[in-house]
Amino acid sequence: MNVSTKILSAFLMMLTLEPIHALVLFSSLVFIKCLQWKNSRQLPLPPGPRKLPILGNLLDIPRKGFIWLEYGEMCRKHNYPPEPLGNSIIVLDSAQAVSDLLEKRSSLYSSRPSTVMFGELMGWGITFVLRPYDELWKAQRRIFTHAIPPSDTKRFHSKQITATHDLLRVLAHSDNIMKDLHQWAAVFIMDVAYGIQGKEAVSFLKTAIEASQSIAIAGTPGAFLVDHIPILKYVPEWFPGADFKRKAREWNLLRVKMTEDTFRLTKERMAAGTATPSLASVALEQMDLTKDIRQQEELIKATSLSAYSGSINSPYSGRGLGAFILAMLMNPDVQVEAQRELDKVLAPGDLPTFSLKSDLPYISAIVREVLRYQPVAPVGFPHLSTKEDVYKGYLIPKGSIIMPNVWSILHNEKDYPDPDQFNPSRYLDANGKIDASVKDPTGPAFGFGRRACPGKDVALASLWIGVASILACYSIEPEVDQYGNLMERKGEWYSGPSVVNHPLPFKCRFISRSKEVETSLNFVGKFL
Ligand code: HEM
Repeated sequence: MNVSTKILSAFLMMLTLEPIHALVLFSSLVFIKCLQWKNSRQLPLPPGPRKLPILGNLLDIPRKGFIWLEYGEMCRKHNYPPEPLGNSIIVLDSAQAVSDLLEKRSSLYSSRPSTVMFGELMGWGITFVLRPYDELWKAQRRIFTHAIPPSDTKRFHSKQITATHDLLRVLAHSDNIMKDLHQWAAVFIMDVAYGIQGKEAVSFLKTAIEASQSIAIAGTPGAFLVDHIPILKYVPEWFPGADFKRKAREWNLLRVKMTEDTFRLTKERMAAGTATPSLASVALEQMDLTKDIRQQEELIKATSLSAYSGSINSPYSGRGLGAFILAMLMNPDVQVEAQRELDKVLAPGDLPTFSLKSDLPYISAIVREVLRYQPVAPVGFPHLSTKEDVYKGYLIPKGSIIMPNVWSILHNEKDYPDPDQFNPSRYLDANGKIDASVKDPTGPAFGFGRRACPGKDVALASLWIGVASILACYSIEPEVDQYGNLMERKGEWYSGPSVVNHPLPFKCRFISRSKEVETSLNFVGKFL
């Protein structure tokens, strides 16, 4: 209820009182409300760059380079403990501020900013990743967690093992690791979301990958002026400078194709009795037949698309594994240590299984360090405040965009000494077991409060089995030049502008560690 509705309802209540009592009560209420309103207006806004008339802080939004570093730098420059920056975009640069606002006050901070380009013009606003904190968001999130319950982590284990063995075959002959990982992961997620596998999944790939690229571009804050000046959405496509309208139309077509073709195939498979379990098929089976079927199907369609799009652009899109492979190339000692641990528990020719997890703490530590060292979503996903709030004496206006600077949280010296070193041992105690006193970076890496990633368990399990299996099967070595000399170990990171962090294409060799594994997976690898 806003101030005017509260005053109106108090006024209606007062119609039942004596006129003089009603007048006193009414005046007191108005007085108190005015006082509260004045007080909150008198509070300072969070520190940040000076705002320009009309444009506000539009020109301060980092548009190139690693935006998480830029935001962190701006927060340090404005030098204040809660680390908010500006008032239309508030950057939370510490774990404390994120926990205080996005978690403890999550009822106020669980919405999403509406993006005209991405949400409206490209049509992605139907997915719950982007929905405001409303009934449709709740309904889709419920469908997701019923179909993929966090308590039932084993549901996708067999799909994850099969997909990982496929990946091992792909890596044996890959000459473009990042591209192959991206495609392989898109196929796997299609299986989880729709139960579409193998060659059939590959036939959907082109659309899915193009759509994921458009998401990465349009999802970057400040990428399109229309997000800041929404009236521009009415500009016709032919108008000079309105190229964004053409892009939006083409990108929207990709979304429609991606949504409809996949969902139709799952339904056909179910009708023929050949569907394998997936988010879409389980949710369709769980429908309440006494309620509106069409409406429920539309919700399931949007939920499956959310899962697909939420993950295809995430680390799981192969970027997490890409970051891992690059980290192994750059840190051969870590690789050797991990292989020592694997060789202790695996017989020759065996590949890891989930049942070995408690025997492989160093592998679990590598997964944590990959997600910390180069988080894939270094500025998280933006949240939106739905009510005016006060934090540490600052006013946080309703409608502020809240950006958690995950990078700063996961690179702070206090929790992670020497944060720019890739060092999985930081998570282990003196006995080589996971040390519970070291902060688990998978919390911040997967988001906060009510919007935290619902695919976290699927993603973590997939990363774990991927890391364990790749290291069991291969040594990751530098490329050799035409004269047979080892090339320099090197890798670079995409410098944006983007909210997604990933390595640029890099070269390495996957050297097979075991003839027995090759035979069991039926591929011929490269040996030194
Ligand atoms: C390593 C892999 C992944 C990482 C690091 C990751 C990270 C994230 C992050 C940071 C968010 C935003 C949370 C927030 O707003 O605070 C998110 C949201 C989401 N993720 Fe993931 N994700 C991963 C994999 C997946 C997978 C495999 C799926 C689906 C099976 C998935 C589905 C989603 C969905 C649907 C949302 C939107 C939640 C909402 O807005 O309520 N993610 N993820």
